[in-house]
Amino acid sequence: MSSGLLLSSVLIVTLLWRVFIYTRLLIASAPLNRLPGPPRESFWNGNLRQFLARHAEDFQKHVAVDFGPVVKMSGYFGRPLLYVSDSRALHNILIKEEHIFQEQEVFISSNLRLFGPSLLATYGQRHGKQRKILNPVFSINHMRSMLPLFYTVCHKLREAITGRLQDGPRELDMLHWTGRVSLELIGQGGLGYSFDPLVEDKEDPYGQAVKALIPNFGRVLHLRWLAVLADKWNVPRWLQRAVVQAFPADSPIRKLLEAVDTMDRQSRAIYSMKKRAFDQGDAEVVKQIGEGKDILSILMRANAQADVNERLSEEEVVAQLSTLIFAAMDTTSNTLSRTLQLLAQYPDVQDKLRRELLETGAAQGTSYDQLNQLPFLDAVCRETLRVHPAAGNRFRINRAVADTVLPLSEPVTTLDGAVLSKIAIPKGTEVLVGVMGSNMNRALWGEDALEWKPERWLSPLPSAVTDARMPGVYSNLLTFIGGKRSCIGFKFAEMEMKVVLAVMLTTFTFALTDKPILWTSANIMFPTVGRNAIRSELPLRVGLYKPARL
Ligand code: HEM
Repeated sequence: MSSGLLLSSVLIVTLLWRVFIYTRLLIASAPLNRLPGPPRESFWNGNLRQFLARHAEDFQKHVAVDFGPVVKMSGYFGRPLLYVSDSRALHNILIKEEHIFQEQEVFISSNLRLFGPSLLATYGQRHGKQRKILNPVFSINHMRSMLPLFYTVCHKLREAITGRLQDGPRELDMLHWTGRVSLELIGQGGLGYSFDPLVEDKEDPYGQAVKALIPNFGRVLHLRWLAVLADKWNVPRWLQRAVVQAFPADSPIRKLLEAVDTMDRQSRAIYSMKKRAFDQGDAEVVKQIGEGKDILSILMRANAQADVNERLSEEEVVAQLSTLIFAAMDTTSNTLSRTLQLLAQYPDVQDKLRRELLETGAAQGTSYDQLNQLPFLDAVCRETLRVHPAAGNRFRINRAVADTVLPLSEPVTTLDGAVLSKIAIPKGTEVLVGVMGSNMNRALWGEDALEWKPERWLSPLPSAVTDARMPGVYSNLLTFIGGKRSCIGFKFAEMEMKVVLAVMLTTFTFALTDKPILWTSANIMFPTVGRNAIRSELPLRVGLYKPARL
Protein backbone atom coordinates (compact mmCIF):
# COMPACT_ATOMS: atom_id res chain seq x y z
CA MET A 1 0.00 0.00 0.00
CA SER A 2 1.39 3.43 -0.92
CA SER A 3 2.03 5.85 1.96
CA GLY A 4 -0.53 8.31 0.47
CA LEU A 5 -3.25 5.66 0.53
CA LEU A 6 -2.32 4.64 4.05
CA LEU A 7 -2.51 8.25 5.27
CA SER A 8 -5.91 8.83 3.62
CA SER A 9 -7.26 5.60 5.18
CA VAL A 10 -6.07 6.68 8.63
CA LEU A 11 -7.67 10.10 8.18
CA ILE A 12 -10.98 8.63 6.99
CA VAL A 13 -11.13 6.11 9.85
CA THR A 14 -10.31 8.87 12.37
CA LEU A 15 -13.02 11.10 10.90
CA LEU A 16 -15.62 8.32 10.94
CA TRP A 17 -14.71 7.51 14.54
CA ARG A 18 -15.17 11.17 15.52
CA VAL A 19 -18.55 11.32 13.74
CA PHE A 20 -19.60 8.13 15.56
CA ILE A 21 -18.59 9.54 18.98
CA TYR A 22 -20.34 12.82 18.26
CA THR A 23 -23.56 11.16 17.07
CA ARG A 24 -23.53 9.03 20.21
CA LEU A 25 -23.23 12.20 22.32
CA LEU A 26 -26.14 13.87 20.49
CA ILE A 27 -28.35 10.79 21.00
CA ALA A 28 -27.34 10.34 24.65
CA SER A 29 -27.98 14.00 25.42
CA ALA A 30 -31.49 14.09 23.89
CA PRO A 31 -33.16 13.88 27.36
CA LEU A 32 -31.42 17.16 28.31
CA ASN A 33 -33.63 18.90 25.73
CA ARG A 34 -36.49 18.54 28.24
CA LEU A 35 -34.79 21.08 30.49
CA PRO A 36 -35.83 24.75 30.16
CA GLY A 37 -33.59 27.09 28.18
CA PRO A 38 -33.49 29.58 25.30
CA PRO A 39 -34.06 28.27 21.76
CA ARG A 40 -30.81 27.78 19.88
CA GLU A 41 -30.00 30.21 17.09
CA SER A 42 -28.82 27.50 14.68
CA PHE A 43 -27.43 23.97 14.69
CA TRP A 44 -23.95 25.27 13.82
CA ASN A 45 -23.65 27.96 16.47
CA GLY A 46 -26.14 26.70 19.04
CA ASN A 47 -26.52 29.55 21.53
CA LEU A 48 -22.80 30.34 21.62
CA ARG A 49 -22.87 33.25 19.19
CA GLN A 50 -25.57 34.93 21.30
CA PHE A 51 -23.85 34.08 24.57
CA LEU A 52 -20.33 35.09 23.57
CA ALA A 53 -21.23 38.11 21.41
CA ARG A 54 -19.63 41.42 22.21
CA HIS A 55 -22.73 42.91 23.85
CA ALA A 56 -24.14 39.71 25.30
CA GLU A 57 -24.56 40.93 28.87
CA ASP A 58 -28.37 41.05 28.62
CA PHE A 59 -28.60 37.60 27.02
CA GLN A 60 -26.23 36.20 29.65
CA LYS A 61 -28.41 37.68 32.41
CA HIS A 62 -31.51 36.23 30.72
CA VAL A 63 -29.93 32.76 30.75
CA ALA A 64 -28.66 33.27 34.31
CA VAL A 65 -31.89 34.33 35.98
CA ASP A 66 -34.94 33.51 33.83
CA PHE A 67 -34.90 29.70 33.47
CA GLY A 68 -33.98 28.28 36.87
CA PRO A 69 -30.85 26.65 38.27
CA VAL A 70 -30.09 24.32 35.33
CA VAL A 71 -30.51 25.74 31.84
CA LYS A 72 -30.22 23.80 28.60
CA MET A 73 -28.30 25.54 25.84
CA SER A 74 -26.46 24.30 22.76
CA GLY A 75 -22.82 24.60 21.82
CA TYR A 76 -21.37 24.40 18.31
CA PHE A 77 -22.84 21.64 16.09
CA GLY A 78 -25.64 20.92 18.53
CA ARG A 79 -23.29 19.92 21.33
CA PRO A 80 -25.16 19.88 24.67
CA LEU A 81 -24.27 22.77 26.99
CA LEU A 82 -25.74 23.26 30.46
CA TYR A 83 -25.67 26.52 32.43
CA VAL A 84 -25.62 25.43 36.07
CA SER A 85 -26.20 27.60 39.14
CA ASP A 86 -27.63 24.98 41.53
CA SER A 87 -25.34 24.85 44.59
CA ARG A 88 -25.20 21.06 44.98
CA ALA A 89 -24.60 20.52 41.28
CA LEU A 90 -21.85 23.15 41.36
CA HIS A 91 -20.30 21.49 44.39
CA ASN A 92 -20.11 18.32 42.33
CA ILE A 93 -18.65 20.07 39.30
CA LEU A 94 -16.07 22.22 41.09
CA ILE A 95 -15.12 20.10 44.08
CA LYS A 96 -16.34 16.52 44.34
CA GLU A 97 -15.94 15.56 40.70
CA GLU A 98 -13.45 18.22 39.65
CA HIS A 99 -11.38 15.46 38.02
CA ILE A 100 -14.33 14.73 35.73
CA PHE A 101 -15.50 18.27 34.93
CA GLN A 102 -12.26 19.63 33.53
CA GLU A 103 -11.21 22.79 31.78
CA GLN A 104 -11.64 22.68 27.99
CA GLU A 105 -8.65 21.43 26.03
CA VAL A 106 -8.41 24.70 24.07
CA PHE A 107 -8.04 26.60 27.34
CA ILE A 108 -5.20 24.41 28.60
CA SER A 109 -3.37 24.07 25.26
CA SER A 110 -3.49 27.81 24.53
CA ASN A 111 -2.36 28.74 28.03
CA LEU A 112 0.52 26.29 27.75
CA ARG A 113 1.76 28.25 24.76
CA LEU A 114 1.17 31.65 26.33
CA PHE A 115 2.65 30.99 29.77
CA GLY A 116 4.30 27.56 29.98
CA PRO A 117 3.26 24.77 32.35
CA SER A 118 1.65 26.92 35.08
CA LEU A 119 -1.56 26.66 37.09
CA LEU A 120 -3.55 27.82 34.08
CA ALA A 121 -2.03 25.23 31.77
CA THR A 122 -1.99 21.97 33.74
CA TYR A 123 -4.54 19.37 34.88
CA GLY A 124 -4.78 16.74 37.58
CA GLN A 125 -1.79 15.73 39.67
CA ARG A 126 0.60 18.25 38.16
CA HIS A 127 -1.84 21.09 38.81
CA GLY A 128 -2.47 19.73 42.34
CA LYS A 129 1.26 19.70 43.06
CA GLN A 130 1.61 23.32 41.96
CA ARG A 131 -1.38 24.41 44.08
CA LYS A 132 0.12 22.65 47.11
CA ILE A 133 3.23 24.82 46.97
CA LEU A 134 1.44 27.97 45.87
CA ASN A 135 -1.60 28.01 48.20
CA PRO A 136 0.41 28.98 51.33
CA VAL A 137 2.17 31.70 49.33
CA PHE A 138 -1.20 33.51 49.14
CA SER A 139 -1.95 33.15 52.87
CA ILE A 140 -3.39 36.03 54.92
CA ASN A 141 -0.06 36.34 56.74
CA HIS A 142 1.75 37.02 53.51
CA MET A 143 -0.94 39.49 52.43
CA ARG A 144 -0.47 41.24 55.77
CA SER A 145 3.23 41.68 55.19
CA MET A 146 2.63 42.93 51.65
CA LEU A 147 0.19 45.64 52.69
CA PRO A 148 2.73 48.47 53.29
CA LEU A 149 4.08 47.89 49.78
CA PHE A 150 0.55 48.26 48.39
CA TYR A 151 0.19 51.60 50.15
CA THR A 152 3.54 52.84 48.83
CA VAL A 153 2.47 52.05 45.25
CA CYS A 154 -0.99 53.59 45.70
CA HIS A 155 0.51 56.77 47.15
CA LYS A 156 2.53 57.10 43.93
CA LEU A 157 -0.70 56.69 41.97
CA ARG A 158 -2.21 59.50 44.08
CA GLU A 159 0.78 61.72 43.33
CA ALA A 160 0.59 60.97 39.61
CA ILE A 161 -3.13 61.79 39.35
CA THR A 162 -2.86 64.85 41.60
CA GLY A 163 -0.20 66.19 39.23
CA ARG A 164 -2.73 66.05 36.40
CA LEU A 165 -5.37 68.04 38.28
CA GLN A 166 -3.38 71.20 38.96
CA ASP A 167 -5.64 73.24 36.66
CA GLY A 168 -8.84 71.92 38.20
CA PRO A 169 -11.11 68.92 37.58
CA ARG A 170 -10.76 67.15 34.25
CA GLU A 171 -11.70 64.03 32.39
CA LEU A 172 -9.32 61.11 32.94
CA ASP A 173 -9.40 57.58 31.60
CA MET A 174 -9.60 55.75 34.92
CA LEU A 175 -9.17 52.35 33.26
CA HIS A 176 -5.73 53.51 32.18
CA TRP A 177 -4.86 54.33 35.79
CA THR A 178 -6.38 51.24 37.42
CA GLY A 179 -4.55 49.21 34.76
CA ARG A 180 -1.22 50.85 35.54
CA VAL A 181 -1.57 50.49 39.28
CA SER A 182 -2.69 46.83 38.99
CA LEU A 183 0.33 46.00 36.85
CA GLU A 184 2.67 47.72 39.29
CA LEU A 185 1.08 46.00 42.30
CA ILE A 186 1.37 42.52 40.81
CA GLY A 187 4.87 43.44 39.58
CA GLN A 188 6.12 44.48 42.99
CA GLY A 189 3.88 42.20 45.07
CA GLY A 190 4.19 39.23 42.73
CA LEU A 191 7.69 39.38 41.32
CA GLY A 192 9.55 41.98 43.35
CA TYR A 193 9.88 43.87 40.05
CA SER A 194 8.79 47.40 39.17
CA PHE A 195 7.06 47.83 35.81
CA ASP A 196 5.99 51.41 36.15
CA PRO A 197 7.10 54.22 38.45
CA LEU A 198 3.60 55.73 37.97
CA VAL A 199 4.84 59.25 38.69
CA GLU A 200 6.56 59.33 35.31
CA ASP A 201 5.59 57.72 32.00
CA LYS A 202 8.10 55.00 31.24
CA GLU A 203 7.63 51.97 28.98
CA ASP A 204 8.87 48.64 30.27
CA PRO A 205 9.41 45.74 27.80
CA TYR A 206 7.81 43.18 30.10
CA GLY A 207 4.80 45.45 30.75
CA GLN A 208 4.44 46.17 27.03
CA ALA A 209 4.55 42.45 26.20
CA VAL A 210 1.86 41.67 28.78
CA LYS A 211 -0.36 44.39 27.34
CA ALA A 212 0.17 43.14 23.77
CA LEU A 213 -0.68 39.55 24.71
CA ILE A 214 -4.48 39.55 24.83
CA PRO A 215 -5.24 41.86 21.86
CA ASN A 216 -3.03 39.70 19.62
CA PHE A 217 -4.33 36.46 21.09
CA GLY A 218 -7.88 37.71 20.41
CA ARG A 219 -6.99 37.96 16.71
CA VAL A 220 -5.88 34.32 16.41
CA LEU A 221 -8.55 32.68 18.56
CA HIS A 222 -9.67 30.55 15.59
CA LEU A 223 -6.23 28.89 15.56
CA ARG A 224 -6.50 27.62 19.14
CA TRP A 225 -7.66 24.21 17.93
CA LEU A 226 -4.33 23.72 16.18
CA ALA A 227 -2.65 23.95 19.57
CA VAL A 228 -4.92 21.15 20.83
CA LEU A 229 -4.07 18.97 17.84
CA ALA A 230 -0.36 19.72 18.19
CA ASP A 231 -0.53 18.54 21.82
CA LYS A 232 -2.50 15.43 20.90
CA TRP A 233 -0.11 14.49 18.12
CA ASN A 234 3.01 15.47 20.07
CA VAL A 235 4.20 17.83 17.32
CA PRO A 236 7.72 18.94 18.34
CA ARG A 237 7.99 22.48 19.68
CA TRP A 238 10.68 23.49 17.14
CA LEU A 239 8.29 22.54 14.32
CA GLN A 240 5.37 24.49 15.82
CA ARG A 241 7.66 27.47 16.20
CA ALA A 242 8.93 27.17 12.64
CA VAL A 243 5.33 27.17 11.33
CA VAL A 244 4.51 30.35 13.27
CA GLN A 245 7.73 32.00 12.10
CA ALA A 246 6.70 31.37 8.49
CA PHE A 247 3.94 34.00 8.91
CA PRO A 248 4.75 37.66 8.01
CA ALA A 249 6.49 39.61 10.79
CA ASP A 250 3.55 42.01 11.24
CA SER A 251 0.87 39.29 11.46
CA PRO A 252 -0.97 38.92 14.82
CA ILE A 253 0.44 35.42 15.38
CA ARG A 254 4.03 36.66 15.03
CA LYS A 255 3.29 39.58 17.34
CA LEU A 256 1.81 37.13 19.80
CA LEU A 257 4.94 34.99 19.60
CA GLU A 258 7.07 38.07 20.15
CA ALA A 259 5.05 39.01 23.27
CA VAL A 260 5.25 35.45 24.62
CA ASP A 261 9.02 35.32 24.02
CA THR A 262 9.57 38.67 25.74
CA MET A 263 7.50 37.64 28.75
CA ASP A 264 9.35 34.36 28.98
CA ARG A 265 12.77 36.04 28.65
CA GLN A 266 11.97 38.64 31.30
CA SER A 267 10.51 36.06 33.70
CA ARG A 268 13.63 33.91 33.32
CA ALA A 269 15.89 36.91 33.87
CA ILE A 270 14.09 37.89 37.09
CA TYR A 271 14.12 34.28 38.30
CA SER A 272 17.80 33.74 37.46
CA MET A 273 18.86 37.00 39.05
CA LYS A 274 17.20 36.02 42.31
CA LYS A 275 18.43 32.45 42.14
CA ARG A 276 22.03 33.42 41.40
CA ALA A 277 22.09 35.86 44.23
CA PHE A 278 20.52 33.26 46.49
CA ASP A 279 23.17 30.68 45.55
CA GLN A 280 26.07 33.13 45.77
CA GLY A 281 24.86 34.97 48.83
CA ASP A 282 24.47 38.45 47.26
CA ALA A 283 23.43 40.33 50.37
CA GLU A 284 20.99 42.70 48.70
CA VAL A 285 19.03 40.12 46.74
CA VAL A 286 19.29 37.44 49.40
CA LYS A 287 17.62 39.99 51.61
CA GLN A 288 14.86 40.13 49.04
CA ILE A 289 14.60 36.36 48.83
CA GLY A 290 15.08 35.68 52.51
CA GLU A 291 12.94 38.52 53.76
CA GLY A 292 11.31 39.42 50.47
CA LYS A 293 7.61 39.81 50.70
CA ASP A 294 6.83 39.29 47.02
CA ILE A 295 5.17 36.08 45.84
CA LEU A 296 8.17 34.90 43.80
CA SER A 297 10.54 35.23 46.76
CA ILE A 298 8.14 33.36 49.03
CA LEU A 299 7.60 30.72 46.36
CA MET A 300 11.35 30.22 45.82
CA ARG A 301 11.88 29.87 49.54
CA ALA A 302 8.96 27.41 49.92
CA ASN A 303 10.17 25.43 46.90
CA ALA A 304 13.70 25.14 48.25
CA GLN A 305 12.35 23.84 51.56
CA ALA A 306 9.85 21.39 50.03
CA ASP A 307 10.37 17.66 49.78
CA VAL A 308 12.29 16.82 46.57
CA ASN A 309 9.27 15.04 45.06
CA GLU A 310 7.02 17.97 45.73
CA ARG A 311 9.28 20.67 44.34
CA LEU A 312 8.32 22.58 41.21
CA SER A 313 10.79 22.53 38.36
CA GLU A 314 12.46 25.77 37.32
CA GLU A 315 10.28 25.80 34.19
CA GLU A 316 7.15 25.56 36.34
CA VAL A 317 8.22 28.38 38.66
CA VAL A 318 9.08 30.64 35.72
CA ALA A 319 5.74 29.85 34.06
CA GLN A 320 3.85 31.07 37.15
CA LEU A 321 5.26 34.59 36.75
CA SER A 322 3.54 35.63 33.52
CA THR A 323 0.49 33.65 34.62
CA LEU A 324 0.16 35.66 37.80
CA ILE A 325 0.57 38.96 35.99
CA PHE A 326 -1.99 37.98 33.39
CA ALA A 327 -4.49 36.58 35.90
CA ALA A 328 -4.13 39.51 38.29
CA MET A 329 -4.07 42.46 35.97
CA ASP A 330 -7.23 43.03 33.90
CA THR A 331 -9.49 41.15 36.31
CA THR A 332 -8.67 43.45 39.20
CA SER A 333 -8.18 46.70 37.29
CA ASN A 334 -11.44 46.29 35.38
CA THR A 335 -13.33 45.50 38.61
CA LEU A 336 -11.77 48.57 40.19
CA SER A 337 -12.77 50.79 37.31
CA ARG A 338 -16.31 49.34 37.44
CA THR A 339 -16.40 50.29 41.14
CA LEU A 340 -15.31 53.85 40.35
CA GLN A 341 -17.98 54.10 37.64
CA LEU A 342 -20.66 52.91 40.09
CA LEU A 343 -19.45 55.36 42.73
CA ALA A 344 -19.66 58.14 40.14
CA GLN A 345 -23.17 57.00 39.24
CA TYR A 346 -24.29 56.91 42.90
CA PRO A 347 -22.72 60.03 44.52
CA ASP A 348 -24.46 59.35 47.86
CA VAL A 349 -22.64 55.99 48.09
CA GLN A 350 -19.39 57.73 47.13
CA ASP A 351 -19.88 60.31 49.91
CA LYS A 352 -20.71 57.65 52.47
CA LEU A 353 -17.66 55.59 51.58
CA ARG A 354 -15.40 58.64 51.62
CA ARG A 355 -16.69 59.57 55.08
CA GLU A 356 -15.85 56.13 56.43
CA LEU A 357 -12.37 56.23 54.89
CA LEU A 358 -11.61 59.74 56.16
CA GLU A 359 -12.87 59.04 59.66
CA THR A 360 -10.69 55.95 59.97
CA GLY A 361 -7.56 57.40 58.35
CA ALA A 362 -7.47 54.41 55.97
CA ALA A 363 -5.67 56.32 53.24
CA GLN A 364 -2.36 56.79 54.99
CA GLY A 365 -1.72 53.15 55.79
CA THR A 366 -3.54 50.97 58.23
CA SER A 367 -3.18 47.36 59.32
CA TYR A 368 -4.61 44.51 57.24
CA ASP A 369 -7.15 43.73 59.94
CA GLN A 370 -8.27 47.33 60.34
CA LEU A 371 -8.65 47.70 56.59
CA ASN A 372 -10.81 44.59 56.46
CA GLN A 373 -12.95 45.80 59.32
CA LEU A 374 -14.22 48.87 57.46
CA PRO A 375 -17.82 47.79 56.90
CA PHE A 376 -18.84 50.06 54.06
CA LEU A 377 -15.61 49.61 52.09
CA ASP A 378 -16.11 45.89 52.44
CA ALA A 379 -19.76 46.19 51.36
CA VAL A 380 -18.91 48.22 48.23
CA CYS A 381 -16.24 45.69 47.18
CA ARG A 382 -18.41 42.62 47.82
CA GLU A 383 -21.42 44.09 46.05
CA THR A 384 -19.39 45.03 42.97
CA LEU A 385 -17.82 41.57 42.87
CA ARG A 386 -21.31 40.02 43.25
CA VAL A 387 -23.08 41.94 40.49
CA HIS A 388 -20.14 42.41 38.13
CA PRO A 389 -17.94 39.30 38.14
CA ALA A 390 -15.05 40.21 35.82
CA ALA A 391 -14.46 36.66 34.53
CA GLY A 392 -17.99 35.29 34.71
CA ASN A 393 -18.00 32.63 31.98
CA ARG A 394 -16.10 29.56 33.10
CA PHE A 395 -16.53 26.45 30.93
CA ARG A 396 -16.00 22.87 32.01
CA ILE A 397 -16.42 19.65 30.03
CA ASN A 398 -17.48 16.26 31.33
CA ARG A 399 -14.56 13.94 30.61
CA ALA A 400 -15.92 10.99 32.57
CA VAL A 401 -15.13 7.59 31.13
CA ALA A 402 -18.84 6.88 31.48
CA ASP A 403 -21.85 9.19 31.80
CA THR A 404 -22.23 10.83 35.18
CA VAL A 405 -25.07 12.11 37.36
CA LEU A 406 -25.44 15.63 38.77
CA PRO A 407 -27.38 15.76 42.06
CA LEU A 408 -29.47 18.91 42.63
CA SER A 409 -30.19 20.83 45.83
CA GLU A 410 -33.71 21.69 44.58
CA PRO A 411 -35.68 19.60 42.09
CA VAL A 412 -36.13 21.11 38.60
CA THR A 413 -39.28 20.76 36.52
CA THR A 414 -38.78 19.73 32.90
CA LEU A 415 -40.72 21.18 29.97
CA ASP A 416 -42.99 18.11 29.99
CA GLY A 417 -43.76 18.52 33.71
CA ALA A 418 -41.48 15.82 35.18
CA VAL A 419 -39.70 16.69 38.42
CA LEU A 420 -36.00 15.76 38.56
CA SER A 421 -33.78 15.64 41.64
CA LYS A 422 -30.71 14.66 39.60
CA ILE A 423 -29.67 14.89 35.98
CA ALA A 424 -27.74 12.36 33.88
CA ILE A 425 -24.85 14.07 32.08
CA PRO A 426 -23.42 12.25 29.07
CA LYS A 427 -19.66 12.22 28.64
CA GLY A 428 -18.66 15.14 26.41
CA THR A 429 -21.39 17.52 27.67
CA GLU A 430 -20.14 21.05 28.28
CA VAL A 431 -21.04 22.96 31.41
CA LEU A 432 -20.96 26.68 32.11
CA VAL A 433 -20.41 27.52 35.77
CA GLY A 434 -23.36 29.81 36.55
CA VAL A 435 -21.48 32.64 38.23
CA MET A 436 -24.10 35.29 37.47
CA GLY A 437 -26.93 32.82 37.98
CA SER A 438 -25.93 32.10 41.56
CA ASN A 439 -24.61 35.59 42.47
CA MET A 440 -27.90 37.12 41.32
CA ASN A 441 -30.37 34.38 42.12
CA ARG A 442 -33.58 36.12 43.27
CA ALA A 443 -34.61 33.05 45.26
CA LEU A 444 -31.47 33.49 47.37
CA TRP A 445 -30.69 37.21 47.37
CA GLY A 446 -34.24 38.61 47.14
CA GLU A 447 -36.23 40.44 44.47
CA ASP A 448 -33.58 43.18 44.21
CA ALA A 449 -30.83 40.62 43.45
CA LEU A 450 -29.95 42.27 40.13
CA GLU A 451 -29.43 45.70 41.67
CA TRP A 452 -26.14 47.09 43.02
CA LYS A 453 -26.90 47.87 46.67
CA PRO A 454 -23.85 47.84 48.94
CA GLU A 455 -26.11 48.33 51.99
CA ARG A 456 -27.31 44.74 51.71
CA TRP A 457 -23.95 43.66 53.22
CA LEU A 458 -24.41 45.81 56.33
CA SER A 459 -27.07 43.46 57.75
CA PRO A 460 -26.86 39.68 58.02
CA LEU A 461 -27.32 38.05 54.60
CA PRO A 462 -30.65 36.29 53.91
CA SER A 463 -30.59 32.80 55.39
CA ALA A 464 -31.39 31.42 51.91
CA VAL A 465 -27.93 32.64 50.83
CA THR A 466 -26.02 31.12 53.73
CA ASP A 467 -28.07 27.90 53.71
CA ALA A 468 -27.41 27.40 49.99
CA ARG A 469 -23.71 26.71 50.74
CA MET A 470 -22.48 27.89 47.36
CA PRO A 471 -19.07 26.30 46.74
CA GLY A 472 -17.35 29.67 46.17
CA VAL A 473 -14.10 30.55 47.96
CA TYR A 474 -15.29 34.09 48.70
CA SER A 475 -18.32 35.35 50.54
CA ASN A 476 -21.09 33.02 49.25
CA LEU A 477 -20.21 34.21 45.74
CA LEU A 478 -18.90 32.42 42.68
CA THR A 479 -16.94 35.38 41.33
CA PHE A 480 -13.65 33.58 42.14
CA ILE A 481 -15.40 30.19 41.71
CA GLY A 482 -14.44 27.37 44.10
CA GLY A 483 -12.51 24.13 44.45
CA LYS A 484 -9.05 23.20 43.23
CA ARG A 485 -9.09 25.65 40.34
CA SER A 486 -10.56 28.57 42.23
CA CYS A 487 -8.83 31.94 42.03
CA ILE A 488 -5.65 31.63 44.07
CA GLY A 489 -5.27 35.41 44.22
CA PHE A 490 -8.64 36.49 45.58
CA LYS A 491 -7.22 37.89 48.82
CA PHE A 492 -4.62 39.80 46.81
CA ALA A 493 -7.42 41.21 44.61
CA GLU A 494 -9.56 42.15 47.59
CA MET A 495 -6.66 43.90 49.33
CA GLU A 496 -5.75 45.73 46.14
CA MET A 497 -9.31 46.98 45.64
CA LYS A 498 -9.50 48.20 49.21
CA VAL A 499 -6.16 50.04 49.25
CA VAL A 500 -6.72 51.68 45.87
CA LEU A 501 -10.22 52.83 46.86
CA ALA A 502 -9.06 54.04 50.29
CA VAL A 503 -6.36 56.21 48.73
CA MET A 504 -8.35 57.38 45.69
CA LEU A 505 -11.62 58.27 47.37
CA THR A 506 -10.03 60.33 50.12
CA THR A 507 -8.11 62.43 47.58
CA PHE A 508 -10.37 62.65 44.52
CA THR A 509 -14.00 62.98 43.51
CA PHE A 510 -15.41 61.00 40.60
CA ALA A 511 -18.34 61.97 38.36
CA LEU A 512 -19.78 60.59 35.13
CA THR A 513 -19.15 62.47 31.88
CA ASP A 514 -21.73 62.58 29.08
CA LYS A 515 -19.88 59.81 27.20
CA PRO A 516 -21.82 56.52 27.03
CA ILE A 517 -19.87 53.72 28.73
CA LEU A 518 -20.61 50.19 27.59
CA TRP A 519 -19.12 46.99 28.93
CA THR A 520 -18.01 44.35 26.47
CA SER A 521 -18.63 40.70 27.35
CA ALA A 522 -15.20 39.25 26.72
CA ASN A 523 -13.32 36.61 28.65
CA ILE A 524 -12.63 39.47 31.03
CA MET A 525 -15.23 42.23 30.69
CA PHE A 526 -13.95 45.68 29.71
CA PRO A 527 -15.50 49.14 29.16
CA THR A 528 -15.51 51.22 25.99
CA VAL A 529 -17.04 54.52 24.96
CA GLY A 530 -19.90 53.72 22.59
CA ARG A 531 -20.94 50.38 21.21
CA ASN A 532 -18.35 49.64 18.59
CA ALA A 533 -15.18 51.27 19.90
CA ILE A 534 -12.05 49.14 19.85
CA ARG A 535 -10.11 50.95 22.55
CA SER A 536 -11.02 50.06 26.12
CA GLU A 537 -11.38 53.11 28.36
CA LEU A 538 -13.42 54.50 31.22
CA PRO A 539 -13.56 58.31 31.15
CA LEU A 540 -14.63 59.92 34.43
CA ARG A 541 -14.54 63.52 35.55
CA VAL A 542 -11.98 63.60 38.34
CA GLY A 543 -11.47 66.46 40.80
CA LEU A 544 -9.46 67.00 43.97
CA TYR A 545 -11.55 66.34 47.04
CA LYS A 546 -11.92 69.43 49.22
CA PRO A 547 -13.45 68.92 52.64
CA ALA A 548 -16.47 71.17 53.18
CA ARG A 549 -15.71 74.16 55.46
CA LEU A 550 -17.55 74.34 58.73
C1 HEM B 1 -11.25 40.82 40.78
C2 HEM B 1 -10.18 40.12 40.46
C3 HEM B 1 -10.17 38.68 40.06
C4 HEM B 1 -11.17 37.88 39.60
C5 HEM B 1 -12.64 38.25 39.38
C6 HEM B 1 -10.61 36.56 39.38
C7 HEM B 1 -11.33 35.45 38.95
C8 HEM B 1 -10.79 34.21 38.73
C9 HEM B 1 -11.54 33.06 38.28
C10 HEM B 1 -13.04 33.04 38.01
C11 HEM B 1 -10.67 32.03 38.17
C12 HEM B 1 -10.99 30.61 37.72
C13 HEM B 1 -10.66 30.43 36.26
C14 HEM B 1 -11.18 29.13 35.68
O1 HEM B 1 -11.70 28.31 36.35
O2 HEM B 1 -11.05 28.94 34.50
C15 HEM B 1 -9.35 32.52 38.53
C16 HEM B 1 -8.20 31.77 38.51
C17 HEM B 1 -6.97 32.25 38.84
N1 HEM B 1 -6.67 33.51 39.34
FE1 HEM B 1 -7.98 35.01 39.63
N2 HEM B 1 -9.27 36.60 39.68
C18 HEM B 1 -8.96 37.86 40.12
C19 HEM B 1 -7.73 38.32 40.57
C20 HEM B 1 -6.59 37.54 40.65
C21 HEM B 1 -5.31 37.98 41.20
C22 HEM B 1 -5.07 39.35 41.81
C23 HEM B 1 -4.44 36.94 41.04
C24 HEM B 1 -2.98 36.84 41.44
C25 HEM B 1 -2.38 37.61 42.28
C26 HEM B 1 -5.16 35.84 40.40
C27 HEM B 1 -4.60 34.63 40.06
C28 HEM B 1 -5.32 33.57 39.55
C29 HEM B 1 -4.71 32.31 39.15
C30 HEM B 1 -3.22 31.98 39.20
C31 HEM B 1 -5.75 31.49 38.72
C32 HEM B 1 -5.63 30.04 38.23
C33 HEM B 1 -5.86 29.13 39.42
C34 HEM B 1 -5.77 27.65 39.11
O3 HEM B 1 -6.15 27.23 38.01
O4 HEM B 1 -5.33 26.90 39.98
N3 HEM B 1 -6.46 36.25 40.19
N4 HEM B 1 -9.45 33.86 38.88
